Amino acid sequence: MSLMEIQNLTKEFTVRKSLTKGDIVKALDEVSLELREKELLGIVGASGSGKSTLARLMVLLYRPTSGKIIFNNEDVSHHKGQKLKMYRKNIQMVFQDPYASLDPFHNVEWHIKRPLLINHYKGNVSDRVQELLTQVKLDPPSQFLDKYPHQMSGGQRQRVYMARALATEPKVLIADEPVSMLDVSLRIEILELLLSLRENLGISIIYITHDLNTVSMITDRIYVLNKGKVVESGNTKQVIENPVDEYTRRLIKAAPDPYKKIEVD
Ligand SMILES: Nc1ncnc2c1ncn2[C@@H]1O[C@H](COP(=O)(O)OP(=O)(O)OP(=O)(O)O)[C@@H](O)[C@H]1O
Repeated sequence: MSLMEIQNLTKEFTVRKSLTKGDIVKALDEVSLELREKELLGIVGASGSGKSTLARLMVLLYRPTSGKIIFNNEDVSHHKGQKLKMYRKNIQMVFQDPYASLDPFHNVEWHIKRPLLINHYKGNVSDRVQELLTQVKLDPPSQFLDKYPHQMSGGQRQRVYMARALATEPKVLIADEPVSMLDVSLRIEILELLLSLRENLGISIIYITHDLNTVSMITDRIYVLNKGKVVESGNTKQVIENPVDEYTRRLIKAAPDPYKKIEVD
């Protein structure tokens, strides 16, 4: 079943050259895609292909120039006020650099409690904080509650940020390059966490990356973006094993195989 549908989404930015002159940059050009329930969907493309613009449109940090975002059969593209607030509870985003998104002056407990208090959580807040930390495998939670961002590893900070995103019980989690700043060993752990969140919470996850290796490890379907357009989409395994589009072939060729031994003369 389709949970979200992006229909012919276009986003233009005006880059000002002077007070009167400006160039139009088309970051997204008539992009259409579907996100199904409990799906792990990959969005892949090189730098500048429009991935982050698409993510920001989906959480309505940007508004489309044209096209629609349909969530649960409702056009949410122009939601404002209370409707926007309700929509954002359902669709949360985690970014590449959790360090920049966490407040250095506050501990883990504060970060997780905040969305619960803002959204008037009805149950026991402390219990819920513990539950969220367990969901992201920061176990036992008591060891992390008092920690400040600088006292944790990059992987642990990313987990805290994910726990915070999960606090509103979203139906969709958008992860924009969530592992590109982490060491290889930590990357696998965070990718496994995404798989377990889908399994345990039944949420849909959009994994955005330029890295075809990691996308092939966890996603069911992918969309390949090039210069703001979808150039190829389908079952991840099929697309990677049998790419039709030339750009996809180039991306696959450019992705280093993490299991391949480096030959030295
Ligand atoms: N706020 C903005 N103002 C002007 N141009 C923008 C803006 N945001 C993005 N762009 C342009 O839109 C295009 C797509 O950018 P976007 O950041 O979405 O790509 P990306 O695939 O996420 O790249 P990266 O992986 O480097 O973040 C680029 O040409 C970029 O310069």
